[in-house]
Amino acid sequence: MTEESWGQVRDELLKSVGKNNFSTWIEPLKLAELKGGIARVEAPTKFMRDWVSRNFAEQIRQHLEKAGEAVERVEFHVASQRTATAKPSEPRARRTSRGQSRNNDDIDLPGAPLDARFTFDSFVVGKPNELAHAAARRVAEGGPVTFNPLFLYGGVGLGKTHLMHAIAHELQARHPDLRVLYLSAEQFMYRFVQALREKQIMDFKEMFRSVDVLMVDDVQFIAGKESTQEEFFHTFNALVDQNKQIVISADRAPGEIKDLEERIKSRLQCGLVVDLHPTDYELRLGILQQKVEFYRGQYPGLKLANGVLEFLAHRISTNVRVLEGALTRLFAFASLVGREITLELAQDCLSDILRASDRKVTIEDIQRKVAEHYNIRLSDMIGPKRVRTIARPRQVAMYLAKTLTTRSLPDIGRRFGGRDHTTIMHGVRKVEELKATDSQLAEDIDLLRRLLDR
Ligand SMILES: Nc1ncnc2c1ncn2[C@@H]1O[C@H](COP(=O)(O)OP(=O)(O)OP(=O)(O)O)[C@@H](O)[C@H]1O
Repeated sequence: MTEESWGQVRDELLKSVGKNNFSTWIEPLKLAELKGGIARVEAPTKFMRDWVSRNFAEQIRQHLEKAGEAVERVEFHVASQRTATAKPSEPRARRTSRGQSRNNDDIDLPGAPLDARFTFDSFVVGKPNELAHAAARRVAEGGPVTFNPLFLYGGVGLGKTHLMHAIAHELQARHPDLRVLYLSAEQFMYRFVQALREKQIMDFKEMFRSVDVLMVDDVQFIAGKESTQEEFFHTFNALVDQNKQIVISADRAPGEIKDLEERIKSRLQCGLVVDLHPTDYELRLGILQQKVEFYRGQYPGLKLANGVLEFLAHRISTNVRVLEGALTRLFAFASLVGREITLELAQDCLSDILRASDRKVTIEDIQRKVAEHYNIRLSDMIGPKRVRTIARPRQVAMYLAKTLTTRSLPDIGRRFGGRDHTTIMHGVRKVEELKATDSQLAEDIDLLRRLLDR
């Protein structure tokens, strides 16, 4: 099948699935092969592959048939490494390890695929993420580098990856000549190990130093991996020296990443460090309202009763991924049974998610339970007393707050009478150490954990 006829199929799909669906789901697809009645279609991500395969497979097959191809089955695969890069318009000459002259645009960037849905347009801004969003927007303008690196951190599913992809999309749209490389820290390590194995370390170094913007997601992954850290450190320094923008994300602040070399921590802290706070009710509601727009397109005619979104925003206060999952399930279920989405339906169909969210422990619960257990006053938990009979239970509560909630150390510090995050870190470490030798303390913690985590 020629490019031209795949083009015809796409034109037909544009008509049948609508502009929004087309640009989100169909446009990024590539027809890789058509042989023996099987069409092999490539999608840029696993998520898109699954979605397209579930929702558009039959339509694609039919349009292929209409275009004159005998197609029995359409198979979807994840494309092998599309990079998040565009070619520079004026390539600069560089020297390779072998001494030949080579252009930057000859150097293949091993970036991870970008999710087409993760754009600034689809990112809902609220109090908890407004600073992170503003910083990301600034970097995405692609002007002179004002802070380097931009370090985004926050708990699971709060939008770090979404913001990073949005930066990359925007940079590509505004400055197609920039070489933007986005990848996870795990992929960085994998590439590094591969380069070592294949004795191509100079090529690896050259490739990473040839980018204009480097974005590394989930950097906590390289903690404790010595040689990868070392290489990352050098790459980082080389790019900063050339005034190239770096964007990093992690699940916690640089200073809190265990087993990360001090010099890397301090380098990471040099730019702008911003956190994505846990969502609040308004933000969750905003996100739900935005996603509902999308689902209305997917399931036309499905009715949504008043108050359902408010109920979900109120009851599901964990991460956004869980919130999205709940909505996806709700719409899919309602469309299967052909019923309006009401509060009852939501309670029925999401009972497991709602139950899990109910179990969320707050720092206040922890302080109360620990105070009760050790028979001390709740006010002493946050007060200044340093006698051991009070300081130890307080440290136990700090430890439980760190392990049972997703709160950051500074946040925990604030709730313990405005203590510094280093005090909390010290308390957490102390309890970790003592637990190993003091069986009574270990038992206490076990019991408290069970009481709290019900
Ligand atoms: N403010 C937001 N507006 C719209 N969607 C959001 C927002 N925050 C998060 N999401 C959505 O929630 C999901 C999880 O977000 P994302 O993958 O970016 O989280 P993360 O912080 O990188 O999590 P992890 O730590 O697990 O890597 C994505 O589908 C993302 O689009």
